[in-house]
Amino acid sequence: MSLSRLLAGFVRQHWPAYAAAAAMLTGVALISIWIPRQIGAMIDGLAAHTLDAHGLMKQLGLLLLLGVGNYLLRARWRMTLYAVAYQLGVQLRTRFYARLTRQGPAFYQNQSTGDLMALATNDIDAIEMTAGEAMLAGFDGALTLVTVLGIMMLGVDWRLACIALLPFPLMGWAFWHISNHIHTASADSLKRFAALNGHVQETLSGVRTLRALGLEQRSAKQFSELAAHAQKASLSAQVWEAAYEPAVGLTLTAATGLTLGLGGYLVWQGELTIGALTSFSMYLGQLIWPMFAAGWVLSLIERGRAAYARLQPMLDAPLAIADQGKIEQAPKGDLLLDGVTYAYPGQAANVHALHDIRLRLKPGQTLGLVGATGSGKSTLLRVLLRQLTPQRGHVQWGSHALSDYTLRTLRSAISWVPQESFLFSASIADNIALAKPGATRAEIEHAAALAAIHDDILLFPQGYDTEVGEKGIALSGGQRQRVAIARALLANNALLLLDDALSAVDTGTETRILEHLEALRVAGHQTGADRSAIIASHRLSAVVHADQIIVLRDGRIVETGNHAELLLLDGWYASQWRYQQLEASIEAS
Ligand SMILES: Nc1ncnc2c1ncn2[C@@H]1O[C@H](COP(=O)(O)OP(=O)(O)OP(=O)(O)O)[C@@H](O)[C@H]1O
Repeated sequence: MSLSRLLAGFVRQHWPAYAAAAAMLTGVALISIWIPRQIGAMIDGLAAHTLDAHGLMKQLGLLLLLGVGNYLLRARWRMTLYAVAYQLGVQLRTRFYARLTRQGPAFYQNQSTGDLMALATNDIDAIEMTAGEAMLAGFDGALTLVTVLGIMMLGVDWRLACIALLPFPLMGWAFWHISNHIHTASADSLKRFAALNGHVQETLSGVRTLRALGLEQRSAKQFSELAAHAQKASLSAQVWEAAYEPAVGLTLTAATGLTLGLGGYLVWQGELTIGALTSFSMYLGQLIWPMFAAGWVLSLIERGRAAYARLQPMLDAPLAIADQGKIEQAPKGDLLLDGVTYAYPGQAANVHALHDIRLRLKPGQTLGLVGATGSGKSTLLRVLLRQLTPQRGHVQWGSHALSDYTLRTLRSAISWVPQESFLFSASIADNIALAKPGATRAEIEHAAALAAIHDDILLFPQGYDTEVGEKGIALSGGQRQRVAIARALLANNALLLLDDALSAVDTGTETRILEHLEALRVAGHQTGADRSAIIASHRLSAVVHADQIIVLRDGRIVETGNHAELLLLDGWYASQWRYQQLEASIEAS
């Protein structure tokens, strides 16, 4: 969809406001053409001694009234138009945000956060201005142009009007040329601003690493380079915008010269009064605004078009994960992976993050997922979350394929604790309750106790009400992980996925959490609500009690069994187990 179609649709949707604004503008235009006529008639009346002092006062009073009316209508129609234009910004931002929240990791892998933030702010501002500022100036300018030209032609002298219009085609050519340059410069300027935004976002996210590595100066230098590029790009757009003014000035000077020449001759010949020539000159002066408006509108439109050309692909980008499933009942039954194969975009043809994965997890069972770094553990969990769609193979939960469930159903059946747990700028209690809006404080505290974080929370300044995240206190990695686990346990979903989520807690705490998980599993089984878990971990102690453990290497299952069986197998698992036991005993001594 082009920007013009977007605007046309928006205007149709909000036509009452636009119609009201147009009606007020018409009033403004009528008053504006009335005033010079009135002044011209007054001059002629004074010159012919037909206007006495009383009549003059009356005419001046009328002029004052018209001026005030003009001001009020102008203010009101601006407000009406801006109020409606801001709604376009809200609509676009809401659409953009909704799209972003539905996109999957594959989409974000190709986008920079800074660029997306710039689109949501700067670019949408530019588009919003086309629905407000540009419409305002466009309407106003066009109406003024038509009425002024009409009155010049029909109300004063058509010969003067024709001669005055002679330089205008040249101005049209200059405008076309300038607006092309403004489009290119605006596109560049928006891109540069996005790059600057991206740098700030990345620097702020990694400010500690930056400081630790002593890279502040290098980062500041990069920032000032990007800022200089952004400044240069927006200056270039401004320079081209400034070129409208001389074009308007030259055109009007030429038009005034031509009309004064012909007008003087006509007055000399007695075919035109001085009052009429004065009115004509005033009308010519009134053309300054439509000319400037045209330049202003063109530059706003070009900026809006450049911004929409950046935004539209994001709005129309296909969802990385198709949500075409229909089933809304919670999945029940075995989770089955049959020949699941997945390669990330850009991976070499013979390299797979997952290759021919086959496994079955019964309700209530726990599966351990181990393997060296990069072996595919997280990828497997992301396939189950439907963040990634396998290129080959089949995933089934209960009697349906995973893709037959709606994403909402699936995600509300799974609790996932990722490797890097994220806390929002809110209290600890609110962060835990995210998984279950409306959870009572007792439920939150119970979940925190299961995640072995309750006692830590009580030590914080305001306990559960302590603010965390960007605006609050910083939690240690282990504390963050446990808050995230509490969040997942509060949801109490059928399947719990822990992606190395105990890596930052000590082994004692890890054991306590695992015992709690086991107790939950037993309690779930007794009440007929079986809870399964998949625990991906580097530390084998996290999966010792799992019903089934699989060892991944380069995306393939290379060993499978329970802890005892894998020790007997004497493969990677057994040697890793011995190594980690030795390491633990050295640490303990
Ligand atoms: N977004 C991605 N794009 C391209 N390749 C990726 C991406 N994410 C992971 N990979 C690759 O896929 C393979 C499996 O990665 P994965 O994160 O699943 O491993 P892992 O076993 O969870 O590793 P770790 O234990 O270090 O977290 C690795 O070779 C990794 O480099």
